[in-house]
Amino acid sequence: MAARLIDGKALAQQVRERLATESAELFEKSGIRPGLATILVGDDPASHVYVKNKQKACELAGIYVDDHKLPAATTQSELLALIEKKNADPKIHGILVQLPLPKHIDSKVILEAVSPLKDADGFHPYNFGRLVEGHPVFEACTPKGVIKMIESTGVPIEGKRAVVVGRSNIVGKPLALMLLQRNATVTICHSKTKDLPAVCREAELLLVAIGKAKFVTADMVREGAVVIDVGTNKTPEGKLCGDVDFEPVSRLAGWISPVPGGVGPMTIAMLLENTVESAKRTAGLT
Ligand SMILES: Nc1nc2c(c(=O)[nH]1)N[C@@H](CN(C=O)c1ccc(C(=O)N[C@@H](CCC(=O)O)C(=O)O)cc1)CN2
Ligand SMILES: [Mg+2]
Repeated sequence: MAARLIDGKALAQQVRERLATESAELFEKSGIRPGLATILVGDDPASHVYVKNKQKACELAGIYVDDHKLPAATTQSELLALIEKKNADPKIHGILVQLPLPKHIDSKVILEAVSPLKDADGFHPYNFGRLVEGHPVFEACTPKGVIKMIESTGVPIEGKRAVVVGRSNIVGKPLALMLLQRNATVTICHSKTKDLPAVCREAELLLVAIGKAKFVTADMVREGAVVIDVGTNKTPEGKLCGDVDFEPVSRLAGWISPVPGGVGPMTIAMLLENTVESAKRTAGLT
C-alpha cells in the first residue's frame, strides 16, 4: 500500500493560525507584541527568499519584524555590535541570524553572541546544552518541526527504533536528542557508518538529513516506516529534491514527507513558535 503523506505545508499553516491567535491574546493580556529581529548578511539569493518568507509569516501571525539587511562586506565586529543592540532591545524576543554567513565571519562566534534568552533558532550552545540535559528552552527549528511532523501521524515515538541519517549540529544531533527525550531508541548514521543501508532498514522512524539527493533508496527502508526527508537538494535540471528517493520509497513506507512542502515550511513555523513562546516568557505567562 502507498505511504500516507505528511503534509508539512498544511501542518505549518495550522501552527501559524494558532500562533496568530496566541499573539493576539498575549497582546490583549500584557500589551506585548512578539518581536523578531531578522539579520541577513550578503547577497545569497536563497537566503533572501527564506528571510522574506519568514518575515511574511511573522506579519500574518501578528509578530513584529525588525529587518536588518547588511552588505556582504560587513565586518564581524559590526555584526556583533548589531546583535548586542538587539539583545538589549525590549521589543525583540527572538533574533534570527540567517545562515550561511559570508566566509570572513565566524558563525560560531556570532551564534554565541545572540542572547540565549532570544535565541529563536535554538543554535546557542546554552540551548543545545539544555536539550542535552533534557530541559530544553529554545529548540532548533528544523528538528522541532520534524518531531511535530512525526507526532501528527499518531505513531508513538516512545519505544520506537529511530535512525537519524546525518549528524549536523543544527539538525541531526538535536533531532537525535529530541527523539531520545521522547524515549525512542536512537541511532545516528554518518559517512563512516558501516553498512548504513542495514542500519536504516531497522528504522521504524527514519529521519534523513544528509544533504545528498535521493540518498535513501527503497532497499534501505523498512516496510511501514515513518520517513521524514530534511534534504533540500537541486537536481542537475535545477529541480528541488530531497534526500529520499520519493516515488519508490513511498510504495514501501507507512508515512512519508515530501520535498518541497514537508520540513521546510515547518522550519519557518517553528521559528515563529519559538518567538511567541519567548514573548510569553518575557510577559511571565509560561
Ligand atoms: N538561521 C537559520 N539559517 C538557516 C536555517 C535555519 O533554520 N535558520 N535553515 C536553512 C534555510 N531555511 C531557513 O532558514 C529554510 C529552507 C527551506 C525552507 C522551505 O520552506 N523550503 C520549501 C521549498 C522552497 C523552494 O522552493 O526553494 C519547502 O521545502 O517546501 C524554509 C526554510 C539554512 N539556513
Ligand atoms: Mg533549516
